[in-house]
Amino acid sequence: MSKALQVVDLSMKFGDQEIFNKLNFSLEQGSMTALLGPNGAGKTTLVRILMGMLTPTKGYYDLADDVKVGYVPQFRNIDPDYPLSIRSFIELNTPFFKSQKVKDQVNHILQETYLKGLADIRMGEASGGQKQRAYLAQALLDQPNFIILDEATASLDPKAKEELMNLIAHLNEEHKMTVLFVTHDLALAKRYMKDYLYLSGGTVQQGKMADFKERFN
Ligand SMILES: Nc1ncnc2c1ncn2[C@@H]1O[C@H](COP(=O)(O)OP(=O)(O)OP(=O)(O)O)[C@@H](O)[C@H]1O
Repeated sequence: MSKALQVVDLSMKFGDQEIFNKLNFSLEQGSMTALLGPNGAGKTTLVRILMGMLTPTKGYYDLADDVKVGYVPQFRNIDPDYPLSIRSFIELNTPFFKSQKVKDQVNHILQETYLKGLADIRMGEASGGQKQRAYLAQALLDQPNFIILDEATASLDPKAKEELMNLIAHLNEEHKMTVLFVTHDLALAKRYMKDYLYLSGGTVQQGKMADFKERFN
């Protein structure tokens, strides 16, 4: 298997506050990894560095040439009056005049994320699970082969969590999607992720999810 991501001696400080120091790890293409660790350990900071939104203090990371990263944030409190339909929300980053190809892609992704029959309802009136799937669909429109989910299940009920995780598992199995899943939900991570990265005290440990020790958290 080839590497999708290699992180080398990655260090981050905010002013005098050291978040992590010399992280080294790699992720294989098609791997499913939970990024775990206590509050404030630097998980989101690491993700923001990998997304190119923050510059590390030292070190670097390498994404393989054919890797395209998509990012799925936790859905925020969308106002009940928010006017865009699920379809329009997914299409937000596409040109105003859409080619048939884009329209076909949107329809395909709506189908894949179980939103086809819901495409015309407003985001404001969609359930949490539907909103979160719309965020996933928006990220998929860019055709990534590596997705980072930052606490994407945190505000979902158990059924919506399972639906989202089944979708992630499907993307991994059918499309060889590499997955990095930031979460505090150990039970969910154990059920769906194969590997873990545990960030704590400025360092990272990596291993098989089945071997993850609860005492870490
Ligand atoms: N832009 C910033 N400027 C200064 N400090 C920051 C900035 N972003 C994050 N921090 C600090 O860095 C530390 C790590 O934050 P981060 O959000 O990465 O942790 P986390 O592991 O994602 O936490 P949580 O599990 O609570 O989401 C925290 O102490 C936070 O206050």
